[in-house]
Amino acid sequence: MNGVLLKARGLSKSFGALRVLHDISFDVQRGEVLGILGPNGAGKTTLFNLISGDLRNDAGELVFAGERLVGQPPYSRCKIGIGRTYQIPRPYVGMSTFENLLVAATFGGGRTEARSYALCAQILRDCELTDKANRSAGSLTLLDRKRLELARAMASSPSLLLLDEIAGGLTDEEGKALVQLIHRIRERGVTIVWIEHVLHALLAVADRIMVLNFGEKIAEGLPDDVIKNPEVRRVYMGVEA
Ligand SMILES: Nc1ncnc2c1ncn2[C@@H]1O[C@H](COP(=O)(O)OP(=O)(O)OP(=O)(O)O)[C@@H](O)[C@H]1O
Repeated sequence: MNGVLLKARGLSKSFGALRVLHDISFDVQRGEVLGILGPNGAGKTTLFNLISGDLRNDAGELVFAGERLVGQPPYSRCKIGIGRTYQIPRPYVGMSTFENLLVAATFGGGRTEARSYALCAQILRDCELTDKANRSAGSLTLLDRKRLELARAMASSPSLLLLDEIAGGLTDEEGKALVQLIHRIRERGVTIVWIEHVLHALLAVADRIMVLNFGEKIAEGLPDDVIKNPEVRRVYMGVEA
């Protein structure tokens, strides 16, 4: 690994009286895949929203590639290399698969349309969507919608990709295809933080895992160690030591 890409220190977020994240600190190393686990409502998506700028943090600091993120709007964070997917894919359903990518490459990635074509064609190939390039996004299967969600995030050429529960709802075979795709993306040098409940998919890719519970970090480390951690087993897997 070649140093820290994202540094989070003391992140906190509340919605009114509901404290959703409290004093969360962690580093993401360049080139790694960091998995995030935690029960429903633990604050995982809120953490992504703070990193992408969809929400403002109440306290704490975020530094990406040496640049302070706090105060920067989502589009600026996208332009400097932070891409994300959403739990519920949000394609422009009236547009084709290719047009969806083109919008992401031009508006998100800041490229001209002419310079975006080759990139979009390559991402379509990577994501096995080439034969669906002209299909309307609204007509895609769940697996292809997830591929498109990933492809759109890739079209802004992120150096950090935030994946929010991308494997949920897929069959085993589809899940394997998605894991292969995520492997390919990391081989292109993209650093990944992946929130996922489908544990075997996450374990197939993650270098390290961080676990949240009620907005607190309760574990962080190598996947094998984290999965054996008694508190993680109790909180996340319902297994009493
Ligand atoms: N905009 C909001 N306004 C009020 N409460 C919110 C908002 N967003 C999230 N919450 C609450 O914050 C808590 C954490 O939500 P979050 O979506 O971050 O959890 P999560 O760990 O991603 O859960 P899941 O695994 O179910 O997706 C939940 O209790 C949720 O209801």
